[in-house]
Amino acid sequence: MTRDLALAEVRLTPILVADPPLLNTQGVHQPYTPRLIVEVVTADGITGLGETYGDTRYLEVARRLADRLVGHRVSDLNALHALDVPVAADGVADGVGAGGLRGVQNAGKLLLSVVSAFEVACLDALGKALGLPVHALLGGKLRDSVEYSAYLFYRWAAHPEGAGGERDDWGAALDPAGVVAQARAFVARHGFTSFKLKGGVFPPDEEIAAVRALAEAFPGRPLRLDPNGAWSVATSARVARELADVLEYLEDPALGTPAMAEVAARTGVPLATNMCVTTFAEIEEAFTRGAVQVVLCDHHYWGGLRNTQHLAALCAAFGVGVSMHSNTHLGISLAAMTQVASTLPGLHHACDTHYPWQSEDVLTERLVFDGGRVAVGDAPGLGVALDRDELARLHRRWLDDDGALRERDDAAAMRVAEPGWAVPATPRW
Ligand SMILES: O=C([O-])C(=O)C[C@H](O)[C@@H](O)C(=O)[O-]
Ligand SMILES: [Mg+2]
Repeated sequence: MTRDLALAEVRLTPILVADPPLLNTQGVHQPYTPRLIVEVVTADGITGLGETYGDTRYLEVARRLADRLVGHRVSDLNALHALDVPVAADGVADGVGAGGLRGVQNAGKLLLSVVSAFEVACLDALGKALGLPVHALLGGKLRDSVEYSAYLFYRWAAHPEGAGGERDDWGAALDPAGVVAQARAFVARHGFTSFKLKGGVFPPDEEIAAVRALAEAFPGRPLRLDPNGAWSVATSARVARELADVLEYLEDPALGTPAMAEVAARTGVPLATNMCVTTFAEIEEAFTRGAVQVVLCDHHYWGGLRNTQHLAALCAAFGVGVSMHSNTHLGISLAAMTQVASTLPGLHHACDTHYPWQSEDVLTERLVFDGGRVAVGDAPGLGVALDRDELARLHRRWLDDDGALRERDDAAAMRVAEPGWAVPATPRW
């Protein structure tokens, strides 16, 4: 039977999802974070799902793209990158964004961050039309499950008085004992066997002590520390020296390729990044200077699952390793991350995911971690189904918001607790 794969409808649903008070170098996560759910519907009535950042600037570009997509065939993935969509550059200054900590912010990357959700949705629909999982459309899986690491955060037990939000049972983690207790909870709940600590929150010696405590509690397990560029070259080199025997890699200790290159020259600890190499244009300088040994791919801002494969191929050509970055995300993205991760030959590190921190999802069935791994589904498309009631409830929350939470702003969330807070200048230490 020949199917009509042309898109008849594109639906965009911005939502606010509950997010715990996770601390990073810029501030703290808001009680709710914006995400955008994309649905593409073919003329035959097949629906494909995608997910990306939900802040207004992404939503505006998504609306413009959605208008162009009606009539577009879900199999025309290359053409998604050729759509002529104007992207306003205002509010997208070069430099690290106020939320998200994922490197340079420019119009091209903004567009890719939106195109990625449409690409995933088209692949989901195409897979459903053909009766094939997304990984088959990407050339086929190389592994039956994908390993994730426990993404540890310093955090408060609850959002500050007056900020609202949902309570959870993780408790506070503000010192080495708290970090180890959180890691134990990750193991008990999801079976993770590798750990990443989000740093840049406390002075480096406190974070060194936390990583040491993890190494003692989980001997031999892969450990990572990521201060999001909060340290000077000298501090980065010192931390690398002090933790050299226990770190799998050190992630973005210092900000930008020149500083990372200097740190790399002073340590044998591999440096990873989701801040200085986040676009194809940044690869040449960083790789030729030896600034990074591992790049964290992320299909959202690299422009989709196929661009993620292109990135991995480039990394392989330069002998650079691949891992995976995440920002607060839901199950549609976790399914997409898992599908593409299963196809990457050079993926030798457990992927990051924020999913265990998300108590809410728009899927009828949550994805599960077994031994810290997510099974690579063989059901058609992404193999997930939308819970329309939950989508409507989270969209209602977005509609009811006065606009304050529709942009991720970790510094603004921090000011609820500390009114004088401003994003610290870097290097902070
Ligand atoms: O690896 C990273 O840099 C991240 O995951 C960035 C995120 O924005 C993280 O810092 C967070 O969720 O606060
Ligand atoms: Mg990082």
